[in-house]
Amino acid sequence: MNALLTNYGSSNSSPAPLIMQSKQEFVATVEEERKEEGMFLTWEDLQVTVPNGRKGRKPILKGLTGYAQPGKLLAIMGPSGCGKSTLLDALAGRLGSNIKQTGKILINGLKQELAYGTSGYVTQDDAMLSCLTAGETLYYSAELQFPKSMSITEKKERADATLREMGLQDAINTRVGGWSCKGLSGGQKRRLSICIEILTHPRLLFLDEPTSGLDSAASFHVMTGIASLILKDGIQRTIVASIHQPSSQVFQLFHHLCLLSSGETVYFGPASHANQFFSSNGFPCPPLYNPSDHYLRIINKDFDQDVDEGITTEEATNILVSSYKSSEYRNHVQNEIAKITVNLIDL
Ligand SMILES: Nc1ncnc2c1ncn2[C@@H]1O[C@H](COP(=O)(O)OP(=O)(O)OP(=O)(O)O)[C@@H](O)[C@H]1O
Repeated sequence: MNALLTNYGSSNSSPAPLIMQSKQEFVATVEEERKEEGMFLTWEDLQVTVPNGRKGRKPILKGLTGYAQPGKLLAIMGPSGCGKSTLLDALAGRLGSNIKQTGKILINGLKQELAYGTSGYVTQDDAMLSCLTAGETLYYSAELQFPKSMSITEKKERADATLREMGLQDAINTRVGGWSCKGLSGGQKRRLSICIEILTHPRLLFLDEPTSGLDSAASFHVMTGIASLILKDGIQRTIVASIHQPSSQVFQLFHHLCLLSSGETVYFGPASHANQFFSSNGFPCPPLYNPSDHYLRIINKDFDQDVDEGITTEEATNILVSSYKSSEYRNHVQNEIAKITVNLIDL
C-alpha cells in the first residue's frame, strides 16, 4: 500500500499524530492545514551559478539554508553584490534562464510551485505609468488582478483600502510623475509599488530593496507599513525583504536576519541576537553604533581594510562564516526546517 507517514508541525505546534493516507489525500490535508497557518518557506543547500565566459560557471549563492515563517519579517542583508536579489529571485522562482540552481526549496513543507495570487514580489524599480494618478494606478491594477466576477465597486473599495494601509490616501489624485513632471515622492512611489503587490492580500511577500533611494525617515515609514502587514485582518503573512543598510530604528522591525557575504551565510537567526554573535567572535558592536553599519563594515570584502588590529575584512568574514557553520544558530535553523518539512516516506 502506498501510505505516508508525517511528522510535520510548525515551530509553534506539536507534531501531528502519525496517520495513514493515500499520497494525494495526504498532500491535500497538509496543504489545507498549512493554508490556515500561513506560508512557510524553507531552502536547503541552495546553490546558484551564472555563466562565466570560458571559465565555466561562477557561483553566486554557495549552499544557503534558511526559512521564513508566517507572522515574521525576514531581512536579507549584506554588502552590494553578495547575492541578496539572487536569493530573493531563487525563492520566488524568478531566476533567469541562464542561471542554474540546485538545492531544495519547499513551500509549506512540500515541493510545489507558488500558486497564482499567493505571493507578491516588489522589485527594486517602480515600474508605473507616470501619467496616471496613484488612485488610477491601483484601480487599473485591481481591474487586472481581481476576477471578472468581482464588482467594480468592490475592486475600487479594495484598492482604496490598500492605499489607506500604506498611508497614501492623501496622494490618491497625485500623478505618479517622472523625469518630465514632478509627481509622487520617492517614498510614495515605493509605497504605491507595494500597494500593487499586496492588493490581493498575498500571504507571502518578497521585497527587493524596498527602501532603496529613500532617506531614513521615509525608509522607516515604508518599513513600518510593511511590518504592519505581518498581522492584518487576522492573517499572518510571511515577509522576506532584502535591504541594504537599514537605520537602527528599521533594524528593530526585523524578526529574523539573514546576513550574506559573497554568497555565503555569515549569520541566520533572530535579528536581536546578531550583536551577541558578532561579539562572541571578537567583533563587538561599539556603543551607540548602528548595528547594521557595524555588520556591513566587518563583512564587506570589496574594500579589504583592517577591521581590527591586523585582521582584514576578508579574515573577519571567514571567521564569522566558519563560526556560524558550527553554531547553535545554524543547528536551530536545521531543527526548524525539519519541523516544517513534511516527510514523504513510501512504506
Ligand atoms: N544573470 C546574471 N549573470 C551574471 N552575473 C549575475 C547575474 N545575476 C547576478 N549576477 C552577479 O551575482 C552577484 C550577486 O548579484 P545580486 O544582484 O544578487 O547582488 P545584491 O546583493 O542584490 O546586490 P545589490 O545590493 O548591489 O543590489 C553580482 O556579482 C552580480 O553581478
